[in-house]
Amino acid sequence: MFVSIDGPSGAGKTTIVHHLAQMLVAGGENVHVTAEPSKGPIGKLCRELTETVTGHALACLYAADRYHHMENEIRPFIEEGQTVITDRFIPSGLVMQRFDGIDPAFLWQLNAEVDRPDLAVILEADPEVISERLVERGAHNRFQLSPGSSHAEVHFYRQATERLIQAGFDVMRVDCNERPPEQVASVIRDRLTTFFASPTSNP
Ligand SMILES: Nc1ncnc2c1ncn2[C@@H]1O[C@H](COP(=O)(O)OP(=O)(O)OP(=O)(O)O)[C@@H](O)[C@H]1O
Ligand SMILES: Cc1cn([C@H]2C[C@H](O)[C@@H](COP(=O)(O)O)O2)c(=O)[nH]c1=O
Repeated sequence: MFVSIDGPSGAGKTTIVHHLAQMLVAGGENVHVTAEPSKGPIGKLCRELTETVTGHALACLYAADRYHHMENEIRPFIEEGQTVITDRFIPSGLVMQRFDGIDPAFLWQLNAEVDRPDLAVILEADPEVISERLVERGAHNRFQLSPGSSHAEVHFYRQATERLIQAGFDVMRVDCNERPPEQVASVIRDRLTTFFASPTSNP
């Protein structure tokens, strides 16, 4: 089982991944939590270079990290029978580099050969809600510093989500405006429980 969690900065990805993993482990699942940029060599480069490298070069670097992450970490853990949860995956790749003006069609092509998650969760929240959370928590990157970035990101996510649905991804959109993180995680856990119960996920 492979689950990705994406959504605009401040929607709560890292918080939800933490709660969801705890709930699944408590329910007896073997869970491997990961994130992008990954901890691999290309992911390390991504972290070092995101503030200074822009545009197509950064988009290609993140896509390279995703392919390397998939081949060297995600697939092996899935093959071991673990549930892999990643904090950011393809949807982030379709969204973040749009801040540098990259064409969504180019981003789509770059990610075209990446394995699809069994469930792509998109956390949704209003721009005003997430920008307040970011002010309280503090910005993590240059994308969050420009005025109106939350509005732009929410817009990019809506477009990316529509594209993923159109391409046949199993997308779960979760409203994170009012719900506390534990409740958001339990809504996702309930959806995953239906996967675990299906005969194909327990051969
Ligand atoms: N459902 C929620 N309700 C209220 N506050 C939340 C919720 N989810 C997360 N938060 C808070 O919002 C802030 C941002 O959460 P978090 O860092 O998990 O977001 P993120 O989407 O991973 O952000 P980034 O993309 O910047 O890494 C944190 O202070 C967190 O405690
Ligand atoms: C997967 C992905 C990530 N990024 C950037 C966005 C942030 O600067 C970091 C992630 O750190 P966070 O603590 O999760 O916010 O990576 C990107 O630009 N493109 C991507 O595809």
